[in-house]
Amino acid sequence: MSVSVFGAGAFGTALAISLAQNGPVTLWARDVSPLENKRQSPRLPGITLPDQISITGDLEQALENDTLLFSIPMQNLSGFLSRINSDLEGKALVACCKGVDLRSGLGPVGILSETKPKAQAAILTGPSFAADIAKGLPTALTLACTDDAIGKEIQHQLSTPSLRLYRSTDTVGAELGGALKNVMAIACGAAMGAGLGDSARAALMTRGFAEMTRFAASREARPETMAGLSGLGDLALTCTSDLSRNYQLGLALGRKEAFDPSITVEGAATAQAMDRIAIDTGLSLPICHAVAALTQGRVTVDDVMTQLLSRPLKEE
Ligand SMILES: NC(=O)c1ccc[n+]([C@@H]2O[C@H](COP(=O)([O-])OP(=O)(O)OC[C@H]3O[C@@H](n4cnc5c(N)ncnc54)[C@H](O)[C@@H]3O)[C@@H](O)[C@H]2O)c1
Ligand SMILES: O=P(O)(O)OC[C@H](O)CO
Repeated sequence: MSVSVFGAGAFGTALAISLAQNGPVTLWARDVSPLENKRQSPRLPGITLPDQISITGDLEQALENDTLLFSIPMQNLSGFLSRINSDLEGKALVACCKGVDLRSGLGPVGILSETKPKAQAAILTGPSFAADIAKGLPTALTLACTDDAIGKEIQHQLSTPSLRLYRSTDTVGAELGGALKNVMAIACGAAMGAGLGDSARAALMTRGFAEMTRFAASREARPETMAGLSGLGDLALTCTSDLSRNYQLGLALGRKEAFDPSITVEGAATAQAMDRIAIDTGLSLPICHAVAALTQGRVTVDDVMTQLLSRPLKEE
């Protein structure tokens, strides 16, 4: 089976580099010139693309392969797919992005399934920094696909000597874990940036996990998915590492510093999407609500902490 990766940012390029250990890979980019000139992605400086990777800006050519990985930021995924005229029947479409679409309230698998219903949608998600994958450092991810036989094929196709994929059929849980952990990472970064301490971060991670699990249950996701790589695993990485862009945005907010808006930070839009869902459904998602308000500049970190700490006392 042949593979294409769409989106030559940090993650798409890193996946292509890892997959090139297994055979030829097509990497589609919106702008091919920096990749062709230097054989490097501007988002992964210093890492040279192996010869097994063919770079193209030709969408039709890249769509010829059997397994198509989409590493386009969440809020642009739907628009990108609408440029593809074919129904992609018989192909495996693997979402490699994390978030909830603001317009539809859908996650990446939901967007793929709705836009291309004749193809098989799946998701690759879990704790992983692009630079680690590109350097061949050991990484474990979740590959979720509702059709387990196809999931098994994709799992084997996309596993490499340094990238170990665990399989699941719970696409809903897998996409929610990846989306919501980014919101919690912004909250943890904000707490740390404001000097609230490690105990506050541990509380936010734990209550954030409770919020993730509660929402996932309302969508009939499996609790063990939330406790796996795509949920707890990614929450642990993103809420504790300075390398996370979501955590970095939180740090900047907590320190009242500016943040470069060109950096991909999926958790900000996802917090807004989740806040809308909470209002529509009546579900209690206090940390998503707080992060939505904080990232839109409607409240300060001090306001958020006062709000969270003054809520009625309850059972754990
Ligand atoms: N960077 C990581 O460590 C990492 C790890 C795991 C998952 N992810 C996920 O991967 C996804 C992509 O993140 P990234 O780190 O690669 O971001 P990035 O900012 O490095 O790259 C995004 C890429 O998407 C392209 N792009 C943006 N809008 C597009 C559009 N409308 N059409 C076509 N191409 C478009 C950009 O040109 C760029 O190449 C995110 O959902 C992120 O959460 C990232
Ligand atoms: O840099 P972030 O915050 O987008 O996190 C990257 C990955 O999602 C970590 O698993």
